[in-house]
Amino acid sequence: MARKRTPTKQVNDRIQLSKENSNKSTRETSSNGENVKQSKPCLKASHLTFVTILLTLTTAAVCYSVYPELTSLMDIRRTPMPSLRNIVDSKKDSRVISKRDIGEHVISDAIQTNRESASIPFIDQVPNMLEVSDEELAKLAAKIMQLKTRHVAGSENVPLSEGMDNLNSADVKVKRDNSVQSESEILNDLKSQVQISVNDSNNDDINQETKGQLSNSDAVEAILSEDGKLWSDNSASKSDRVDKNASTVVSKDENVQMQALASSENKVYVGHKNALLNEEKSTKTGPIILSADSPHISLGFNDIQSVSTAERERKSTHKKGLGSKQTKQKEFKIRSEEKNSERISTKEIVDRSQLPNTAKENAKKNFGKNDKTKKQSTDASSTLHAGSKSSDTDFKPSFQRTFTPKKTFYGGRRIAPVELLNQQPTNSSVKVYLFDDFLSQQECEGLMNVHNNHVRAHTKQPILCFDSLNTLRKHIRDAGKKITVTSKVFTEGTSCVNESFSLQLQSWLNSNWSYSTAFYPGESKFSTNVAGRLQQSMGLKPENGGKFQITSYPLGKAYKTHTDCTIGSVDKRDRVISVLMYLNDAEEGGETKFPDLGIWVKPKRGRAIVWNNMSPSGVCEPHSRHAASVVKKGKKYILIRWYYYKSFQGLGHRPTPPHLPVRDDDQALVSCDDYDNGSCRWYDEWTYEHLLEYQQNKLYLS
Ligand SMILES: O=C(O)CCC(=O)C(=O)O
Ligand SMILES: [Fe+2]
Repeated sequence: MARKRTPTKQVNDRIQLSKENSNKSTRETSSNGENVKQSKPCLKASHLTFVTILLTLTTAAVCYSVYPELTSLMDIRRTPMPSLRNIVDSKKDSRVISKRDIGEHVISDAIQTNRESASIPFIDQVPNMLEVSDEELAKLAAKIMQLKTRHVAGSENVPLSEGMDNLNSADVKVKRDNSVQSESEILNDLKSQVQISVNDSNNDDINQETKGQLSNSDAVEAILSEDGKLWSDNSASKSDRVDKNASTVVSKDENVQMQALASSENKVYVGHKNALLNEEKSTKTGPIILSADSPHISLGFNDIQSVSTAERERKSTHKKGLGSKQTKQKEFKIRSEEKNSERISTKEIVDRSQLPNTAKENAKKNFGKNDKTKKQSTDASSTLHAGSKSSDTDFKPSFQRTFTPKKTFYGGRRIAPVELLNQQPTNSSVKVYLFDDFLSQQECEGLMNVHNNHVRAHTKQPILCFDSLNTLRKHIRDAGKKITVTSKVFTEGTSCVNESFSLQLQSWLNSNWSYSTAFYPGESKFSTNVAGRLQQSMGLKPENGGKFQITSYPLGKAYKTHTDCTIGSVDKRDRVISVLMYLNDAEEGGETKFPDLGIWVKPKRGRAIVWNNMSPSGVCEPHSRHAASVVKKGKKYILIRWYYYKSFQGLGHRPTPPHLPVRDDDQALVSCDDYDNGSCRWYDEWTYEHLLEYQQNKLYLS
């Protein structure tokens, strides 16, 4: 009998951006006011004292009302950073802080604290040096000024000292010569940023989606004036900011989607081309100001968090859920994420997209039949597929055999790769890169919601599957039960036990497993969008990417040390490259560890890591092995995508484990492996059939 599943716990461990404090300036003023009253009884004691105090307070009050900026200076004086304080003090008239100012500050701070290099938190064995680039300095300038101006205006509760403290904690290797560049060079710096194409994809769909995302951004923080100064502009409403008389389009490149233009008020706007040039659109969406828009301005690994970012983030557009439409699954084969017990010769690779309809139908019908049948069917149709022959020469440069990390801008965020250096020398080709802020807070929360909804929607008793009889026995033994099981407990022709035994096992095994749900390329706006971003920043071809898998790990769960490819295999359907994106900060534990490389990465919301599992010649690299360590506090959510050496669809099925039984729409399965931690994982994901069906019927799900 079907049994209602207990709904998965609501996510409660999302990162909280620093809460905005109440306005310090206001508090300070009112406290001064109280002091005036309290000091009255003392007036009799000394006229002189009275006059002095009164004069001082009156002057302060007048100064405050006439020059509200003074209140921010009061705050500045409380900060423990003399060098930056001096900079700000010296600039109090102009309300502009230049790159040079910040450069000087960063340098003097580094000199004072005798620092030239950074240790990277969480990966502290990695002696990775980071440099403050021109644009980072420019962003810092904008950021400081933004904090300052907001503080002055009193319209936002951003305590200036908070920004300062964050700056103070930045660990950097200072690029000294940057500090002496003239302020006017900021303009050039930002112009050169503008030249960065936000989308160089040839794929029209992806361009479309990326445009949509960009023009929806309403992030505007600072404005760069033509004389090379950065201005924080919190007075104008966003819709006021695009000037239809704007004249200068900075980028000359027709293909560049991000453009900047100088408005008649002598300000430079940076944003999506359409948003800037089309008045109607722009008033709706507002431009993106690239210079100071990053929600997290990264200086090394110490983020300066914009405390206003949390407010700006809008409701998730993913709330309805990706892949919310469930297609009937008559026969289900798990797409192996863990062990692949059988390998299919690459001769069998069939590019189903190139098959005539009837052949497609047959391929679909034959899917799930026994291997013999399938082999015959695929062999028969493989003559239709030009690329079905397998040899090492298949690993041509035009295929996805490596990745190219590069800096890019997306949705106003700067997404820049940092190579994580191996600590142990290995003779492997494996490289790991890290990108912070790859996903926005909104996307992360949307994906976690989608995942939780998927899990919750599967109310029927899941079917439990094991990679072998011995694994099943081990699980029973570990649960302290003394029963003997034989292969008869498996549903015939499958690796799964029946529903009633599944229910029994579930109670024994405590059902505290990790959960995986998946969606496919093109299945949602998000998948198309993020595929484009992965292409821009990592050089990963969208069509070579497989499913997007979201996994949550509850407290105490981990994932065994494994490779994403199969060691010893040269199967071209293996996973060449993995991209792992963290959707939240696991409060404690949950690090991804590469034991052979001496690298471990702490989960952080929006962070992505990418690495190659296979060598460029197509051999699975044992040194790519990695593990998820135990979640010690909170819960961990990730999104993972694997890339294959050529079109995912063209590769056909990856090798599959033994067949799985028919499942109902609302029935998940739990797949248990033989390993130490977190050995069972719940899956409700779509299958390769869904992808075919989706592509054939053009099902767009959101
Ligand atoms: O959760 C992690 O940190 C690693 C996950 C992983 O390696 C996988 O799912 O293949
Ligand atoms: Fe993995």
